[in-house]
Amino acid sequence: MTQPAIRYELIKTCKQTGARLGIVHTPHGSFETPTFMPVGTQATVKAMSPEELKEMDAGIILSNTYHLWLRPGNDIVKEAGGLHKFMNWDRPILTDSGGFQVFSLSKFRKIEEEGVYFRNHLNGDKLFLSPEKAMEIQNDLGSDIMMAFDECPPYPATYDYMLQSVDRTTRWAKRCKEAHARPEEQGLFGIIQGGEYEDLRRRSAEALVELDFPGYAIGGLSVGEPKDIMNRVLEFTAPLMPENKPRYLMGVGSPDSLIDGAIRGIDMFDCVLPTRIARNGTLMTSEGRMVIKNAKYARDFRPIDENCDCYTCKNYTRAYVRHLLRTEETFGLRLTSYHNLRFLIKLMEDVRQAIREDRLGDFKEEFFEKYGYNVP
Ligand SMILES: O=c1[nH]cnc2cc3nc(NCCN4CCOCC4)[nH]c3cc12
Ligand SMILES: [Zn+2]
Repeated sequence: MTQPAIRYELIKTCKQTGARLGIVHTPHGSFETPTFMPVGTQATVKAMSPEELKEMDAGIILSNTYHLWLRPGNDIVKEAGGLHKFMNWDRPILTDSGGFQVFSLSKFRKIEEEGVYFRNHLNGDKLFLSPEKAMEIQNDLGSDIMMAFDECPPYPATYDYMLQSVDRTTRWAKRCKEAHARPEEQGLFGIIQGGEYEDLRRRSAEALVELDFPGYAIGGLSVGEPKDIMNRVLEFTAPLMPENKPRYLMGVGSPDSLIDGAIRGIDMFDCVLPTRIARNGTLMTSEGRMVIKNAKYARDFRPIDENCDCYTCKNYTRAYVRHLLRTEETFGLRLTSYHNLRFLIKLMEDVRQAIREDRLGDFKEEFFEKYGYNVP
């Protein structure tokens, strides 16, 4: 029996919450969980070098099937020796399947049983993506963790629409598994759908668990629903996911959601938020969000965050970063991106330590109090 590409090791569960400390083992190394995964959609985490990502302790990064299929083309990445070689990143890579991008980027789209017909968001050309095509692209990219091709339904969606969508996503997941060329080298995660409907989340989870994937994601969230709906869905969906496999919440990346997700048993998170808001000068700090272009920082020669250990905070001041952002200097984007990513990676380190000490509930209260979220 060949070793599966992905193995989850549960280290301990927090006595105060449902959080768990774990390690995910992959062909390109292991990473501790709960973890935040920086997003490198087009084979680069925008403005960051692989050396800087290692320096800030990024354990795993994301890249995107849909975007790399369009540019430069999965054939070119394959000829380069795969995504790890192409982007000079030798740690784990997870690729999303492209389903979400079809629904979020393409206006015209037609969902059929065999797949989705839509338009290239760059030039309007007609395109078709299917479970088999999504698996072929991810096989060429050579990611350590591939995501099954699914439908991320619009929010809100009717119960009837959601029921049809869940069952089609399950059929597509089965086709992905059948098209999976190298299961000993690449893991394939199923994506649980079902919206806010508890019975449909159960229906989706049970059908996917039956297909025995090495890991599972919760999809269909962070699509505009209120945070209390997300938390409620997590509360009844996480326990349906196998305890001995990684649980990945897709598209979630604000500090409060990461902590609330970990408390409910989530192990992996990703979001473009930290790097996207960094590029317009919004910084995550231990005292809350900071809009660095604000005039009040013009003569403020303190670090962005006195409690941050990152390259930006150790070497530059608020006044300098503000100046770079206002003059649209590229170096400014690098400094703000570096800080926001390190902030979330460090937050996950602190969450893991709180789990070791069985005090993640207390940690949440302390963090929310300082960050300015009103703890409910
Ligand atoms: O069901 C899903 N299936 C496959 N991929 C996904 C990716 C997803 N990403 C989000 N949310 C991302 C929301 N971002 C917040 C920050 O600004 C950009 C969008 N929700 C997602 C759901 C799915
Ligand atoms: Zn910093």
